[in-house]
Amino acid sequence: MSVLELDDVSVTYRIASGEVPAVRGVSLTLDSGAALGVAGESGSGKSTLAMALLRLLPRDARVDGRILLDGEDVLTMKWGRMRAVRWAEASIVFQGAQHGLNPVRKIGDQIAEPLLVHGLARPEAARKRVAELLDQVGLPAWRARSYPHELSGGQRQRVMIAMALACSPRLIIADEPTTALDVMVQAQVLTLIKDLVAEHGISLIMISHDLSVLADVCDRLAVMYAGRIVEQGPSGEVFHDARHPYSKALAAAFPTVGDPAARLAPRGLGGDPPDPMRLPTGCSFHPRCPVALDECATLDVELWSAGERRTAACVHVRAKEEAS
Ligand SMILES: Nc1ncnc2c1ncn2[C@@H]1O[C@H](COP(=O)(O)OP(=O)(O)OP(=O)(O)O)[C@@H](O)[C@H]1O
Repeated sequence: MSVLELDDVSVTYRIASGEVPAVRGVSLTLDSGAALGVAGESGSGKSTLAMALLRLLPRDARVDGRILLDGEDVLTMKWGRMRAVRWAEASIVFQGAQHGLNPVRKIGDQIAEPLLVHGLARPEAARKRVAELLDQVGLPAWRARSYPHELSGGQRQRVMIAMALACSPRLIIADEPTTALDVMVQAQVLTLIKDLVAEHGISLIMISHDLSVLADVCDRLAVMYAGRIVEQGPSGEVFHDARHPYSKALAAAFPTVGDPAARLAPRGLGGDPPDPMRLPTGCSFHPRCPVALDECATLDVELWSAGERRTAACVHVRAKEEAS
């Protein structure tokens, strides 16, 4: 049974100079209790996609397609229902926890808020639940009385995870949850997320530019380039034996979890990701692709089967599969 199903989802921002196609025709399925990693360089549309899932995008963003959360279409939900779904059924942990917490409110009050707002607990029960949640994320109960500035970056990210867990949602969306942390703390927070989702049977969508981090935590990976998924499949296979040249470059950029020597730009790839308002013709990746053929400049290959529950959008994959 799937918790989340995306069918041909596109997000377009309307700005003064025109339209920005940030996400283009994304389809994917997240099975109950499974963890899906969404990878890609900055600007590939990962955060836009994450925000679209809970309708958190600004008003100038238009979302097309279908986003089914437990079979219910998020895009056509009434606002009251949408508000009820947030936190209680699905919650988001954003990157850079310092921006997600209110600096003038105590940690405990902030963790309790979703419980109180959703009427899931009275103040006394919420206080007990806060202590339980702090314990689950590895923080002592007395931290409930601290303010965000009294905590380290890693501790603040733990608080954000506690908030996301508070209402026992079925789905957590973690957008670059460890990017702002140093390598040691990053590994601890990743282990925490991995253990908590497994223990509570929560489904997870984790977003990162670091394929090794995602491969470590998630069962499946989806690689995005210029707003599209260019490869999807089981984590180990995509990470160790990528079929799309872009995924190969991403995997080579981050050979091990949180490698401090790894660079942000995928190794061996020149240039930058394209401006979504000026996408190249054909395959969007062809100007940077080390194995591009002439036809890639005109032919926009759809996702092609690349094995069991694997797809990749590349003429080479298509040629190989056609030959076999
Ligand atoms: N509010 C907005 N208005 C117009 N364009 C936007 C807006 N937000 C994002 N974009 C554009 O949409 C594209 C996708 O951005 P998005 O932030 O989703 O990518 P990302 O992969 O999450 O990158 P990062 O890792 O840097 O957050 C980019 O070209 C970005 O400039």
